[in-house]
Amino acid sequence: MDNVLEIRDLSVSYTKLNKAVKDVNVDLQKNTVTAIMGPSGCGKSTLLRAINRMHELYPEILTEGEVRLNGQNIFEMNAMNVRRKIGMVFQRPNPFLNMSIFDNVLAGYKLNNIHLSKSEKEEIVEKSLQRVALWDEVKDRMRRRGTFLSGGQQQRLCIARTVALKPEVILMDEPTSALDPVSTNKIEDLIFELREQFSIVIVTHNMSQAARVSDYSMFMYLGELVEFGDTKQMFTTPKDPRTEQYLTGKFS
Ligand SMILES: Nc1ncnc2c1ncn2[C@@H]1O[C@H](COP(=O)(O)OP(=O)(O)OP(=O)(O)O)[C@@H](O)[C@H]1O
Repeated sequence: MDNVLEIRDLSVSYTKLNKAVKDVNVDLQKNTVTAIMGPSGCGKSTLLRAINRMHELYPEILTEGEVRLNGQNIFEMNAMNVRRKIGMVFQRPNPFLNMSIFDNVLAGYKLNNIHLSKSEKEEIVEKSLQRVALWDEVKDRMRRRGTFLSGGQQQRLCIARTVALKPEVILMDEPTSALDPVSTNKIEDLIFELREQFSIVIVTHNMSQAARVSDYSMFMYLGELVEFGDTKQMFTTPKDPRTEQYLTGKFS
């Protein structure tokens, strides 16, 4: 197996008394989509944020254990480097509204102080926008701000901004929950295609979305990883009674 992420005994605590994520152990393979499911407050977003060291911005949050990216412990790597290699797409599209579409795609390079020539910039912008199927819609308006874009287009622009940095892993925290059904379909198709090049971890509340886009699923409950496995298998024959209860709508 070619693992891109190996998570070992990972725990995250917001307070001394309680762990929001408890001793999670899981291996994620390259070029797969993994869905993280579970009821509200079970630790899905906390786990996702720990995978790109976002909690470090808040010293009171304690993270224990290891996350290995291609064998290397991310907590021993340069944090900026980790966030370049493990990109994040958020629930609400968050393009920089004061920047042009062109500059939005390149924002990660600017943030990382990476200098690019004019032709490199043009190539990265075009390729990234093509990768998210937005190029044709915006190619004549690259120097305009992204404010005229629809919510779905803005989310694809945010994915282009992540893809532009050529990450190994893309983390997505409910990337379609603020979008209409048509835009949601487009993002789901995109997730399916992006797995050829990247490994994707997506938090979703929507079980049918998990079934549509993911190869593997994780079911979390009260901070624990209750079950991990092939998505089809988990949906048809879940191993743990709690997974079955969740999938059959007994609690949400
Ligand atoms: N910044 C924070 N400070 C204190 N507690 C927090 C913080 N963020 C989350 N929590 C708590 O940690 C637990 C896990 O929250 P988390 O947001 O990771 O769950 P989730 O499964 O993503 O929930 P949802 O599906 O509602 O987004 C919850 O009990 C939540 O109240």
